[in-house]
Amino acid sequence: MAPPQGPRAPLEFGGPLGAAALLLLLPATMFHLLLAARSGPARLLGPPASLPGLEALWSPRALLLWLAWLGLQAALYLLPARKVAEGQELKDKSRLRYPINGFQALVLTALLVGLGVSAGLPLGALPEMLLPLAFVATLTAFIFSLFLYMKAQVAPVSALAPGGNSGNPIYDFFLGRELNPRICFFDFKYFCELRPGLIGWVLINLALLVKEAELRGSPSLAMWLVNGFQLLYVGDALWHEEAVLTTMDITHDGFGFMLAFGDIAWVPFTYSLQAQFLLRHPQPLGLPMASAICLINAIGYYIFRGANSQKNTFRKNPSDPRVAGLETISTATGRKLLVSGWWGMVRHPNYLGDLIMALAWSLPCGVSHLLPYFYLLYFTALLVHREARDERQCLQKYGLAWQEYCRRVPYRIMPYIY
Ligand SMILES: NC(=O)C1=CN([C@@H]2O[C@H](COP(=O)(O)OP(=O)(O)OC[C@H]3O[C@@H](n4cnc5c(N)ncnc54)[C@H](OP(=O)(O)O)[C@@H]3O)[C@@H](O)[C@H]2O)C=CC1
Ligand SMILES: CC(C)=CCC[C@@H](C)[C@H]1CC=C2C3=C(CC[C@@]21C)[C@@]1(C)CC[C@H](O)C(C)(C)[C@@H]1CC3
Repeated sequence: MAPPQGPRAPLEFGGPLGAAALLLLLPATMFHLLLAARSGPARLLGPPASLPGLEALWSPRALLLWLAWLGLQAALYLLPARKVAEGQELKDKSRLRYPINGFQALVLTALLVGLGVSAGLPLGALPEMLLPLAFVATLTAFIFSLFLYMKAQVAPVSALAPGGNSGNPIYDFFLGRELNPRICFFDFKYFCELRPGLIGWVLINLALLVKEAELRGSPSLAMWLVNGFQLLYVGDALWHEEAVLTTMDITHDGFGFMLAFGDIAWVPFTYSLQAQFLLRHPQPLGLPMASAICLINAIGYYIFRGANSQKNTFRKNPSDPRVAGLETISTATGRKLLVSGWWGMVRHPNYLGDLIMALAWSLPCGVSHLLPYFYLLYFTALLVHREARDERQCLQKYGLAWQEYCRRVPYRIMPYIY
């Protein structure tokens, strides 16, 4: 079976060596952040105050809880959906079908957690279990990625991703070989991208808020803001679930360790870092500052949602009255590119909005520590790298039309800066 990517195709993420380094570095960074957030000095750089023994990492209770969580989210995924959407056209000209019931899963999870808490479920005990939970999530990601790697051995060539099939096992294990691994209607990548990790993230945030209320009588304003902003972000992602079908993760990247670990471990345990930090390092926050931070988040959200919705509306139906008046460039593929509206301001206005929101999530944590700004730093690096990958793919797809777009819209993410 010939690999769809020739041996001389450019490898991403520094090739096999880079992939091997990331296999170790990503989990190590996640545990470093978890330990730093609970330590007094809360240092982002430098070694953690103390290293945990295996007994702090391994807990059968955490394993059971984690498996129950995955099982619950899988069951909610399988419930009847209000809509079934079609994905992008695949190499063999077929389209996969996806249930649109993510927001329903969020609401049902909230109801179940509410019922559990009123029946005596100790939600405030969850923050103490973050370390063993992150450990089992990491183990699950490794085992699951191994399963995905094996499953791809028997997949038809047309089901393989454009990257992730170099022939080097470490590189392919990391990037992922199969584009849309499924068993019947259950799509593993689509499920993982939006359910256990994203909903788990807001549940961890909520548990940290509850724990803070137990410790100090009531949650702090900073904790409310972080919870509110991130709940808006997750609620928005699930409300606009269909839009994820056009992201590069679904249409281009294979499903391997990078996305499996990213979705189920990295997102819930590192994206909740600000709330973890606030639990152990309370920060005073006055109303004027809180209002300014809310304004920053609102501006970021406005740009993020406006840009994403404009592109999705345009891709679904270019004659939709909301986008029909926008200027476009025709490409040889028959698809057009927007050159006015949000997409005429910079080439990735949605990244700009996302980054502004990331800043608003860190500001409630004050400026005494660098740790709560980790997300902003990591996210800037991720989006700059992602933007470069997307540019390469668009240049390949659209050729001269893409060059014309770059000439007319010269800035990538930040007007006049980058
Ligand atoms: N919180 C997090 O950790 C992360 C969040 N994100 C967010 O996810 C969202 C999706 O990001 P991502 O999938 O990277 O990329 P985009 O949603 O920006 O999609 C890029 C694609 O859009 C199309 N496109 C580009 N320019 C134009 C144009 N001018 N007119 C019309 N179509 C255009 C091209 O695809 P085509 O032409 O084929 O349609 C291109 O490949 C973003 O808001 C991002 O911020 C992303 C990563 C991580
Ligand atoms: C460092 C590391 C482990 C990298 C893996 C990256 C993943 C964590 C991210 C890749 C793309 C993502 C997206 C979202 C979450 C993070 C990951 C999985 C996303 C679901 C967040 C909510 C947004 O509204 C979104 C749906 C647009 C977004 C899609 C991409």
